[in-house]
Amino acid sequence: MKDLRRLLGLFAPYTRWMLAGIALSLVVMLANIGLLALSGWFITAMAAAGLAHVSMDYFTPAAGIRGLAILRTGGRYLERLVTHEATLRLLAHLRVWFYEHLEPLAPARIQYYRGGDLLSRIRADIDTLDNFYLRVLAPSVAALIGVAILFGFMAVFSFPVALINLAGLILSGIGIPYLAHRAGKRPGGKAVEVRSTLRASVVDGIQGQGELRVYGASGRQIERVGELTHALIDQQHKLSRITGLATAGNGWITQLSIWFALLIAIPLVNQGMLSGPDLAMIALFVMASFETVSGLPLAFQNLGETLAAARRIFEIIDTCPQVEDPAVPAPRPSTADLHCKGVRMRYADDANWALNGFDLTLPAGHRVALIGATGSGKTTLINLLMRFWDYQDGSIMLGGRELREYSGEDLRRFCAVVSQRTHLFNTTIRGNLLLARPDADEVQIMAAAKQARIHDEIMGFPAGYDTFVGEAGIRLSGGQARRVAIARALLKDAPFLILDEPTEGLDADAEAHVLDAIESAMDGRSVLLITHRPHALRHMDEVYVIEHGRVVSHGAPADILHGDNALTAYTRLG
Ligand SMILES: Nc1ncnc2c1ncn2[C@@H]1O[C@H](COP(=O)(O)OP(=O)(O)OP(=O)(O)O)[C@@H](O)[C@H]1O
Repeated sequence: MKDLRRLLGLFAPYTRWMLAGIALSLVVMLANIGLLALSGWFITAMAAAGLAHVSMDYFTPAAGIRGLAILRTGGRYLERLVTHEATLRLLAHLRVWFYEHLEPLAPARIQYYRGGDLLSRIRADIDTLDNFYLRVLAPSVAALIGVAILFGFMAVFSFPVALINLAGLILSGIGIPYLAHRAGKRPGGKAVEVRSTLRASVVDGIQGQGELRVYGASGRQIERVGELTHALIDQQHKLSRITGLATAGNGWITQLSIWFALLIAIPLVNQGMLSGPDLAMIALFVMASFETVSGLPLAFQNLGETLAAARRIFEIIDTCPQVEDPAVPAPRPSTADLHCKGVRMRYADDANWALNGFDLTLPAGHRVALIGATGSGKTTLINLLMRFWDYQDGSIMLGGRELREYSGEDLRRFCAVVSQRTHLFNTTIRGNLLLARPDADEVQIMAAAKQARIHDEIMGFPAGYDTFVGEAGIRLSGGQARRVAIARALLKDAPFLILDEPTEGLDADAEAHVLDAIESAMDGRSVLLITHRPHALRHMDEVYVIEHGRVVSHGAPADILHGDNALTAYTRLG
């Protein structure tokens, strides 16, 4: 019930659209029923008048029939238009709403969700939520109002028939859907679950195609996808069987209602309380009245799936961001000088300290390198500087203030980061560069690319800056992709440049190009470089050696590489 209320709250901005859609579907429904009932009455009345050789006014009912037919057709058109408009607006609103809530959670809170699972929530679950209006809410409200109107109308002719009709409608609109809902709850919930796992597996399989082939695991992956597909089909079979039984049950109830209505109404004709044409009209009216509740079985069945999808979406939305911004953030830092003192940080209460009494000083305009074995805590420092995670102890001062005093957004604007995993989007080189500064002009773009030593190679591509880089930059070499990322960081023109193993995974030649780009990029900026490569250290002012989250030595690059600690430093550098 709570989820249902929250869902309704989410849809509140579109109340007018939704009400207009419901009103129109009600009009169409009533026009349809009226058309059938009036036609039945008219044909019978005409036949009776003909047999009795009496004249009758056939203009009025004929005009009524035409009017209802036009209302039905025009209303149906408008109803489709309005309900689809409402649905599409809702869908767009829901996607943006979900993304806005998701963004502050990245990366700390969403690292435990699988990529495909998130994708599934964004796409499929939100699509399922939009069913809520079209398949659950609209038919239920229209049915409720429609049934009340029909009952009132029928009661004018015969109260017992109205009661019989009402009983049939309740059975068909609530009894059967309730049973179908109960029966569909488990398979409905399971179908959502399996569909999401299936999507996650397919996305995983596609992204890891290379590895699967190298390790000969494609067969196992295909088998897994096959098993999940069969599991999904099983649940869908169960749901279809329930739908089939519900439809059959409704057919039975409709026929029984007509039969009972006739049993009551025929004696009334004999007693002269009803006319022959009224009898025909009542029979057809009862039959047509079931249209009001025909959408309810599907509505109840969808309710299970919709609520399961809503719960999954709300589960993410209700997660608090790892790092909250201060109520009144300090203005953006003015100088890029960094002082870390006794910083302690761990990713979970029961995890080991990733940083454990970490100290570092980086005066503005200086270049500091951080080296250390894998897992020693280097990237963790960047996670803290970006305010993706918070530190539990110690102090990190940037531009003379504690990091916590700034808003995350301001800090991220102040720093440009190039990491070994920098993501290139599946668009052109220009599009990727503009991400850092959307208003950059051609001259600025080219200047950044030149400084990152990638301009000439870009101009060598047939489409130049309009070359599509492919998924995650797959059409560029590792070294080119890294230099495009450096150009992007340069375009951002941030005073603090953070480089996280920017040459990792590159061969000597590509590394030389990237180091050349980095050297040029460092000009006039504070730089924090994390690296395993001795070559990268030559332009640094100071090198810090980190071990188990704590600095064990620091000094000029030459001292670290050739002094007393040389052996340990080389070991750390691999
Ligand atoms: N997102 C995370 N969630 C939980 N634990 C993490 C996370 N990131 C890092 N850790 C843990 O924190 C410790 C430090 O990791 P970190 O990535 O900072 O090391 P690193 O020195 O950058 O390693 P590498 O050189 O391999 O990149 C490790 O024990 C690691 O398992």
